[in-house]
Amino acid sequence: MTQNYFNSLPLREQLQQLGKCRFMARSEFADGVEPLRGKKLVIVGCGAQGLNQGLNLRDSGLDVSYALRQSAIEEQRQSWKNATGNGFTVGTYEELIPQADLVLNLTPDKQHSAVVTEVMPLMKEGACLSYSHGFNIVEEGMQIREDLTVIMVAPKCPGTEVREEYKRGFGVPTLIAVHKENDPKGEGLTLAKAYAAGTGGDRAGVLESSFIAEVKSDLMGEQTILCGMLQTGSILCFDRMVEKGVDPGYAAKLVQYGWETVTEGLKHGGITNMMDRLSNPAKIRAFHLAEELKTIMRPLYEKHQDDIMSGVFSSTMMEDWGNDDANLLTWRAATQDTAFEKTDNTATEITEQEYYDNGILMVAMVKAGVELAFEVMTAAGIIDESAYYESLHETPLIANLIARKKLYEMNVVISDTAEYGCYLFDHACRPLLADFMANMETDVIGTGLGGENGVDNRELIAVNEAIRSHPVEIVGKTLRGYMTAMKSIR
Ligand SMILES: NC(=O)C1=CN([C@@H]2O[C@H](COP(=O)(O)OP(=O)(O)OC[C@H]3O[C@@H](n4cnc5c(N)ncnc54)[C@H](OP(=O)(O)O)[C@@H]3O)[C@@H](O)[C@H]2O)C=CC1
Ligand SMILES: CC[C@](O)(C(C)=O)C(=O)O
Ligand SMILES: [Mg+2]
Ligand SMILES: [Mg+2]
Repeated sequence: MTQNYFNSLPLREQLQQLGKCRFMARSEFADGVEPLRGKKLVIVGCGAQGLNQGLNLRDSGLDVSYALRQSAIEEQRQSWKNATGNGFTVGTYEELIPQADLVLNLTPDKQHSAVVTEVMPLMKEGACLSYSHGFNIVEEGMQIREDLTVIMVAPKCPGTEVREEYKRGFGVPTLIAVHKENDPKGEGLTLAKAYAAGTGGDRAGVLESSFIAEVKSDLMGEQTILCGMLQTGSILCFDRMVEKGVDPGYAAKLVQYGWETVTEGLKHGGITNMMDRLSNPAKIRAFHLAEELKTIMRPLYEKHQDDIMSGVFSSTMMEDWGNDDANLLTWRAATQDTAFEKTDNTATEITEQEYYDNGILMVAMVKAGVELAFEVMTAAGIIDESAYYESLHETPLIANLIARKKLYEMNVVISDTAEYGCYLFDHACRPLLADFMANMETDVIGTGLGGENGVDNRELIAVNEAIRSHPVEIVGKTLRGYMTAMKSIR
C-alpha cells in the first residue's frame, strides 16, 4: 500500500510545491525538440491524450510508437485501431518498452499503479517516464526506480483540442514539472521542455510547475466550474424552463449550444467581454444572480478544495476503483437518463445574440463558477496563472464538448478523475440550488427580459468596475495577451 505523497511532506514543502508556477519565456524553448530527436518515444495507451499527443510529436519529427496491452492488440480494440490506423508501430510492452528512452504513460489515472508496476521493470537504465497528470505520483505516492527520471507534461485541454490547435500551427497551454525525487541526471526539465515543444505547447504558454500544483488545481477545476457546474447548470436550466412552459426542444437547444456561445465571449475577453455581450439591464441581473450563486455555492467549492487537499477526494474515488467503479457507472447511467439528455432539439434557429439574451442565468452561472473556482484555488495557495488555466481558460473547451453531444459526450472525453469529480459536485450542487432555482422565471432563462431596459447609471458603473477588477480578469488579460502575441509572431 503506497502513501499519499503530498500528505507525507512537511508543511513548508507542501506550500513551496503548491505555489510553484513560473510562466516560461519563449526563448527557453529555442532548442525545440532537439533533446529528444533520434530518441525512442513509446506511448502507453492510445486514447484521448495518447493518440493526439503522439500525432503532434511525430509531426514534430520525433520517433513515436505505441505499447499496448496484449489484449488490446489481440482484440484489435479502439486503441489498436487508433494507433495502427494512423500508421504507427504498435507492440507489446515486452517488445517496445526496453528500447524506449522516454515512456509516456497516457493510460487512465486509475490504471497508473498497475501500468507503471508492469512497465517499470522493463525500462532501460536511466530512461525517462512521463505523465500528463500527477495523480499517481501525488495521490497514490507511486515510488519510481531511482535511476529513472520522472517528468510531467500536462496539456490544459482535452486531447482533441491538443491536436486541432497543433494543426492550426499553435498549441495549448501546458504545465510541465519534474518530480524532485526522480531527477538523477538533472535532465528532467530539458526533456519536459522538448516534449512540450513537440506537442506545440510552447506556442501557447508553458508554466513550470510541480506535480503537486498541477494535481491540486486540475482536480479542483474539473470538479467544479469545468465539468460539475456545466453539468448542474444544464440540468437545472433545462428542467426549470420546461417547468415554466418553454418548449422542451427550444430549452434543450438553448442549453446545449448556449454554454459554447457565451463562453466564446469568455475565451476572447474574459468575464468582462462575456458580460458586455448582454444588454445593460441583463448585465445587472446576471451580476446579481452570480453574486447570489456565489454565496450559496462557496461552501461547496471550499469543501471540494478541502477534500482535494486532504486526500479525502482521492481516497474516496480510489475506493470506487476498487469496487469496480460501482458509483461511477451508476452515476454515468443516471446522467444519460436525464430529460435534458433525452430531449431532441428544436429545428428553429437560435441566433448568437439570442443565446446571451435568453440565457442570462447561464451567463451568471459561468461567472459565478469561474470566479469561485479561481478564488478558492488561490486562497488554497495555488498561483493565479495556474488557477486561471484551470478555471476560465478551460471552460470554453469543455463547453465545446457539450455542444457536440451534450453531457454524455463531455463525460466520455474528459479523464476518469474529471468524470468522477463532476458527478460528486453535481449531486451536491443540484439540491443546494433547489430554492434558488424555484425563484427563477423565464425572463432570465428562456425568453429574455423583453422591454425592460432602464438602468441606474451609478449601479452600472459599480457593476462594470466589480467585473473588471476581479483578479481572474487581471491575470487573464495578461495571459491572453501572451497567447495573442505568440500567435502573431508565427
Ligand atoms: N482526457 C483528457 O482530455 C485529459 C487527460 N489527461 C491525462 O492524460 C492521461 C490519459 O487520459 P485519457 O487520454 O483521458 O485516457 P483515455 O481513457 O482516453 O485512454 C486510455 C488508453 O489507455 C488504455 N488503457 C486503459 N486501461 C489500460 C490498462 N489497464 N493498461 C494499459 N492500457 C490501458 C486504453 O486502451 P485499451 O483499453 O484498448 O487497452 C486507451 O487507449 C491521464 O493521466 C489523464 O489525467 C490530461 C489532460 C486532459
Ligand atoms: C476536464 C478537465 C481535464 O482536467 C482536462 C481536459 O484538462 C481532464 O482531466 O479531462
Ligand atoms: Mg485538466
Ligand atoms: Mg484532469
